[in-house]
Parts: sequence; C-alpha cells; structure tokens
Amino acid sequence: MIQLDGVSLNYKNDVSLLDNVDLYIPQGSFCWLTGPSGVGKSTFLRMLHLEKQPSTGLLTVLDTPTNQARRSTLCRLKQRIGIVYQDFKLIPNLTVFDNIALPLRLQNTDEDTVQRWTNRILGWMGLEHKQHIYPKTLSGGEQQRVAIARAVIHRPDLLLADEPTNALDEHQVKRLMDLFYDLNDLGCTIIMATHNDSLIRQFPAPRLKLENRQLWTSDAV
Ligand SMILES: Nc1ncnc2c1ncn2[C@@H]1O[C@H](COP(=O)(O)OP(=O)(O)OP(=O)(O)O)[C@@H](O)[C@H]1O
Repeated sequence: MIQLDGVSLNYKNDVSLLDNVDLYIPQGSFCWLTGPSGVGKSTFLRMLHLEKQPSTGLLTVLDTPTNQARRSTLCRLKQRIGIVYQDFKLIPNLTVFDNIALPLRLQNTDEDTVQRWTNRILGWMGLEHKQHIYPKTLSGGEQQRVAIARAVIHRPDLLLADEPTNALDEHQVKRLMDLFYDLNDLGCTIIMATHNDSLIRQFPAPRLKLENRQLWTSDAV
C-alpha cells in the first residue's frame, strides 16, 4: 500500500504542490492520476519513486515508512518500483537491450534470466530489430516502448507511469493497457498520469485528481 499522512510537497523556490495531504492506496490498485498541467503530477510520481522527499509529513510506499528509512532500505524498495517518465529518460550510452535489462542487472539477476526476459519483452514490444542501437536514433514511440519495457521487466510491485501512451498508436495503446492489466492482476499497484480523457473513458478505473494542492479520489466513471 501507499499512504500519505499530512504530506506537503514543495520545491525550494516556493512552488507548493501538495498541502497536508492524507491518502491511502491499497496494494493492487489501478488508478488514473489527473489534474491540470503544471499542478505537480510528475513531481508526485517522483516522490512515490523516492526521488524527492516530502517537505513535511509521512510517506509510506509498499508498506515501508520512508522518512527515517536507511539508504539500503530505500535502495531495495526502489528496485520494487517501475517508472515510465514523461520524457522517457533512456540512458543514451546504453543500447536498447541494455536500457531494458538495467533493472534486472541492478537486482543482480543471473545473466541467463536477463537474456531470456529481455529478449521476450523485446519481442513483445516489437523491438527485436532495434536491440543493438542507441536511444537517440529511435522514434518517439519506440523510445516510449523501451521506457515501458524497462519499467515492467522486473515485475515491479508498484508501477508509476507518466503519460505512457502519448507517443503510441491506437493498437499499441490497447496492447500496453493489456500488459498493465496483466501486471495489475499479479498484484502490482499502478498509477498512471494522463491528460487524455478519452483514454480514461476507454479504460475506466478510479481516479486520483491533483488540484488546489490536494489529492481527491473518485470511483471509475
Ligand atoms: N526541479 C524543479 N524545480 C522547481 N520547480 C519545478 C521543478 N520541476 C518542476 N517544477 C515546477 O513544479 C510544478 C509542477 O510540475 P510537474 O511537472 O510536476 O507538473 P505536471 O502536473 O506533471 O505537469 P504536466 O501535466 O504539464 O506534465 C510546475 O510549476 C513546475 O514548473
């Protein structure tokens, strides 16, 4: 589960994104994260990915209180989270294969398994023929698929996805959602930020709305 107790989130330049928010998200949830542009959705996801600490309040991620946690605990916890960044953040000097394999290698997974799982997801994503090239020569949609593959390859317990369908065509969006549903069926909590109302209508799920520095929850519509 994820829990926020009285969490405020600011940038040092006085940008305030959350103000004293309480929130509980049970393990295995699937929800959309919505809200106007610039309201703080990406920053909220980065906080859940332990890249940014709350300014005040208590943050619990995957049942682990993070505020006083040791560095080693946070490192292990982070390995159980997958994230798709809005701007992909692929590593430019690693090939497509090595970008996707990275979370497994960070977990010291044996190389046979790394090869098998990475080849399987490369095939599933239709990226086998691109596996030896570097990200900068990929199209936007290909980069997004690499970013998604990297986020899910280690079967995370929490998947954070920041507008993960923007660069995909309709067929790929459907396949991606099927993949996310499969992961969710395995118990993975999924939070997906989007501005795309028709996507939400097509794939109904409860909504977390970030507005006026508060997070409001609502049922699927
Ligand atoms: N590193 C930073 N330092 C200071 N302010 C920042 C930083 N990163 C983002 N911001 C500010 O924080 C606010 C929230 O940004 P964020 O990217 O989280 O919003 P968002 O809701 O994801 O936006 P969008 O829907 O347009 O992607 C914005 O006003 C942005 O300018």
